[in-house]
Amino acid sequence: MSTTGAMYTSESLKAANAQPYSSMEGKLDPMLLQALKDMNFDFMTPVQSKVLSELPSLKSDCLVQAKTGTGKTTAFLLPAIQNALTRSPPKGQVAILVLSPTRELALQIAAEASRLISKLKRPFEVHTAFGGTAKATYLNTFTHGDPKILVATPGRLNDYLSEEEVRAQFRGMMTLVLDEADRMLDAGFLPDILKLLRALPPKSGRNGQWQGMCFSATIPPKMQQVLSHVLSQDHVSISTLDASEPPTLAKVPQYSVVIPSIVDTFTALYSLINEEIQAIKGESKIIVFGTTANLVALYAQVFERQTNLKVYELQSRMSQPAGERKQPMLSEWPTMESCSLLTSLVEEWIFLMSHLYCRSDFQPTRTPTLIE
Ligand SMILES: Nc1ncnc2c1ncn2[C@@H]1O[C@H](COP(=O)(O)OP(=O)(O)OP(=O)(O)O)[C@@H](O)[C@H]1O
Repeated sequence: MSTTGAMYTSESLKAANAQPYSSMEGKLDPMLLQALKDMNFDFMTPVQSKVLSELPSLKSDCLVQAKTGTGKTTAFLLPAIQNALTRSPPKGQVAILVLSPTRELALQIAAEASRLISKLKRPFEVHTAFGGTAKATYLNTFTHGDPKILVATPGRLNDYLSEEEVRAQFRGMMTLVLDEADRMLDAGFLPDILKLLRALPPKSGRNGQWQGMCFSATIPPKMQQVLSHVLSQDHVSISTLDASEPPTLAKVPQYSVVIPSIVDTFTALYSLINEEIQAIKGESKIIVFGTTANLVALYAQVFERQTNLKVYELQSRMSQPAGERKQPMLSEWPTMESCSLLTSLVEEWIFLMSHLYCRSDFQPTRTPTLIE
């Protein structure tokens, strides 16, 4: 689960006078309420409460601004599952499609969905589709199964949708969720999302209108291109962001250093890292982002050979599939002692952020950019 944002427990929600899930009797299936009880979800987090009470119907479209770690997965899964329970499409057809920016988030969402449906008399099959896995094996399970819920990253879903018989499995789609939509756009998925929206049934088609739900921490202008295909004109807009909370940018000291010649990059970076370590005095975890996988590989080698810093490398051209190396590293990160991580994989930084003491970008040929 998330390592950033607020962490909720039943006790903290009760103390905050949160709305109890028992108040959803009659609106949510008793078996869903039972599953929530077993998960110790007795009270709603703010985003769950707003979605469940402010939507005119659990089938309504919504645009929800919420940060990661606020319980938004449950907030979109509950209406979507309840909706699918009322008129589930025929065997083999997808009822709920969730798009996620990363494989890690897709796995979390699928796990949460499995817990929520665990008490249903006939639990739905939950499938995942993301890159870095054997497409043929997953696709075979998908086409021969009854994938009522599919959690997918946009690139791999487009691979699936290139096949006519797979496209047919989405004809009865009832809900489409875009989770962390801004991160999907940041990761360059806009063309993929627009392409897959063209392959999916139109918003209002022969099988009626599917429900569109979009969850995002920010709503950048380019997102409108996607929202106009996913949300109806009368969708509900919900925000759980605290307007008085300063943006991340205001909380992070930032500076740039101009290095006159590319040959000085290593020494400059090394002395910057050392300065930070001295300044922090104690445990330090430093993430260095590089622009390309090759550059990161080169610097990781130089750092390993020429310094006594503990260095971890994370980039997409590693000899082993990146995922295999990434997973243990990501789970060890919170408890690791002082170390530096060199990476070109920007999508991971959100997972590591809560344990980060210093971040450094080295981009010898580019103008400096700031964290937003
Ligand atoms: N109603 C609830 N009662 C108690 N705990 C909850 C509730 N909803 C969520 N949580 C817990 O809060 C934490 C954050 O939830 P979760 O990770 O689902 O949030 P999220 O916004 O979906 O984050 P992510 O973007 O990482 O998926 C988890 O530990 C989850 O178990």
